[in-house]
Amino acid sequence: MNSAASVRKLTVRHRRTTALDAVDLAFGTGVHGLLGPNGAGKTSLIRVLATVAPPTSGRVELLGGDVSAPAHRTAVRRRLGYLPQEFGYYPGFTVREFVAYVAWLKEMPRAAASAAVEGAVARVGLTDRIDAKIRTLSGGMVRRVGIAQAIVNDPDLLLLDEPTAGLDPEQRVDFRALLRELGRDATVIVSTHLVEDVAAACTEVTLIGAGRVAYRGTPHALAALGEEAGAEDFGDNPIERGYAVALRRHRSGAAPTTSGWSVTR
Ligand SMILES: Nc1ncnc2c1ncn2[C@@H]1O[C@H](COP(=O)(O)OP(=O)(O)OP(=O)(O)O)[C@@H](O)[C@H]1O
Repeated sequence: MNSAASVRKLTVRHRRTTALDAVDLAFGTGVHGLLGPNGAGKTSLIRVLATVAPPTSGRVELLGGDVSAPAHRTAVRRRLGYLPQEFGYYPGFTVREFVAYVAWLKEMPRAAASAAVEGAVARVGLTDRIDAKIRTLSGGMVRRVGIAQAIVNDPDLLLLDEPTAGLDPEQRVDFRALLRELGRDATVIVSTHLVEDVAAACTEVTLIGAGRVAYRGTPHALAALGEEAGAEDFGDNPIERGYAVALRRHRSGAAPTTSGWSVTR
């Protein structure tokens, strides 16, 4: 299977902290949930995949080529979408102006851009606020503007760092439906702390623990792990319990648990 994104022996260090430690991973078409405790390395991975942070060492291949080559990196940036954990925007821009600005940064043809902007804003349910200044929107609406700018170019690789933070329950449900739709054709990687996001929208889960892959498998298989004997006290639902079991095994030094899917494809 061709992977839109793969990393081999990826190490990321921030001064003396090793955020990712020689990680091998590959992601193909579908929705991939990235789970892990605070500080596990999820954002560090997403930033490398978004080409905003260089790896300390290791190989990163995106959309068919090595991104250490500047020309390929530029080509990749036009075809990816990225919502950072802390998303910077211009509060004086309207929603339309801001999403159009990102379309321009991605060098989208001018003729296609204005319909793409309206389409992306409609997909996040903000059509009625498209000409409102971003500073007048609620926090959840601003998050939705962030999702709109990430999908305006119909990306082949979509990277979303905690996209559901700040969304109300109804918006989260709509957003998960959007994720499923996007994951039919694109490779979507979503970091989240909400196991409901994973259960409802993801085709595959990657659990990162202290800079390494602790688990890889389907949400169903992770839930099955949580049904095993002894896991009753670890969480409120099977996926939460599976998450706890996989992390404990990982911390005790076991090799990554995988079920059905291999760690590197
Ligand atoms: N700019 C930085 N300078 C120093 N250390 C950093 C920096 N960015 C991240 N780290 C450290 O690297 C490790 C991984 O952080 P990262 O943000 O990738 O984790 P995360 O899984 O995204 O966490 P969270 O769930 O809290 O967002 C942590 O120990 C963090 O403190």
